[in-house]
Amino acid sequence: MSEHIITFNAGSSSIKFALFSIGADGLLRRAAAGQVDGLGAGAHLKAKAADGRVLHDAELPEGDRVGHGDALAAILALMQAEFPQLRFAAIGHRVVHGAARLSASTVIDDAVLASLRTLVPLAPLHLPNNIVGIEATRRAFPGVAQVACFDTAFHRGGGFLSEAYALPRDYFEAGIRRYGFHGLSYEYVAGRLAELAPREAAGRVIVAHLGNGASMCALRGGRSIDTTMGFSALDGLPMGTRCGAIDPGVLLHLLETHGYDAARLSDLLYKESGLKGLSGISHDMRELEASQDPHASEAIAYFCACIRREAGALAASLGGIDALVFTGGIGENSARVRAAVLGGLDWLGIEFDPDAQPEGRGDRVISAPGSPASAWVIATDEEAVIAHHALRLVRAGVQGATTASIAARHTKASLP
Ligand SMILES: Nc1ncnc2c1ncn2[C@@H]1O[C@H](COP(=O)(O)OP(=O)(O)O)[C@@H](O)[C@H]1O
Ligand SMILES: CC(=O)OP(=O)(O)O
Ligand SMILES: [Mg+2]
Repeated sequence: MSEHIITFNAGSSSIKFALFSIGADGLLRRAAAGQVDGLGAGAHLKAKAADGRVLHDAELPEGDRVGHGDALAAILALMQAEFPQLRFAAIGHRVVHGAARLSASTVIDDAVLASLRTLVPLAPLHLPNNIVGIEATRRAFPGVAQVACFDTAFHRGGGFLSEAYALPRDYFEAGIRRYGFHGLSYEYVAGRLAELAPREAAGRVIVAHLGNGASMCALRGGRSIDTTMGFSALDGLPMGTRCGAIDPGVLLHLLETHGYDAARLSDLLYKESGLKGLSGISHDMRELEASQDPHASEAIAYFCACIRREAGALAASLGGIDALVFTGGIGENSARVRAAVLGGLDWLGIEFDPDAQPEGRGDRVISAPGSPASAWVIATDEEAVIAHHALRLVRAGVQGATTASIAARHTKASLP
């Protein structure tokens, strides 16, 4: 009987999942995938088998009251009903923040879970949902290895110059560092580009992960050397509801002269800003593209200008670029955003003809033939990366060793 790995990727209002079977050859094959979205406001479960058969496409009972734990239970129940032979080798979770102490994928034990709880203030939109998911699957499958795969891990190892803020050095020792996010997506894209364009992938590449959360990463030889997000998933590009880079003087001003407290500031920065705040209409790119309101087009133009500016900064970090890749829900689907970004990047050597932008889906090159630097669309697959890490860890049986090394890496210093 074959074993399976299921992966969960919990966002602020959705959970994406994928079920993989482990073949006799040891390779992972996707058996099903889907998502619950609209959590908190009419949760809807969609799932498809790998052959395209729709397994479910309906609102969950009492949809308004469905939280992340309930959604996860509904996904597991559906998978168990559809695949009665289900036997899990591991359950993999995307965990958005691992900070300094959790710097590689790991099997989750009580110590790891306790560490994650201390990190909640660093990623308030994501980590509480990640933890609820882990707790729910631990209860449902007590004997099965649970694996955490961190968004931050891919960016680790750059050293002081790439990770420090220009604060007194004690703050770095206490973990106030640039961590970077969307690492599972960048890891997937780096591997996929190496299959599609090995010469470029071995060189200087910028990846723009443009989803509800958005960031960009500079890769040299497939490794992250710079990225737009930092300590939290707020920095860099504006996003669906997050502000992106902002002068910290604005925050001091709001605290000191407008009576804001931390909770009000957090709501402003995480939930009321970005495309939603700029447009006053929606956080969702599809709705903004469909709108005739000038504030919608202004929000899109602002987003694209920020992407162009960050592309220039990352190209400077790399000393030029060989390829630029778009991924994430917006990057993969919005020809308008891609055209607005690439239309202003010819100086980087990307020759782009918006009229010739190939239609359709699938991973593809979108720059002109012979362009000195190429541009690509690659559909990201964080689930495949999670499943790969989970399988690697359970096969290696490294639970004890990984936990011990995490404990040894605990940052010891506290803030001055
Ligand atoms: N066809 C499309 N055209 C433009 N934007 C799209 C399209 N499909 C999805 N998007 C946008 O992608 C974003 C969601 O991206 P996604 O990567 O799924 O987000 P996340 O994983 O961070 O929740 C939304 O802004 C959505 O409007
Ligand atoms: C880190 C982050 O922003 O994640 P997401 O894009 O899933 O919101
Ligand atoms: Mg995402």
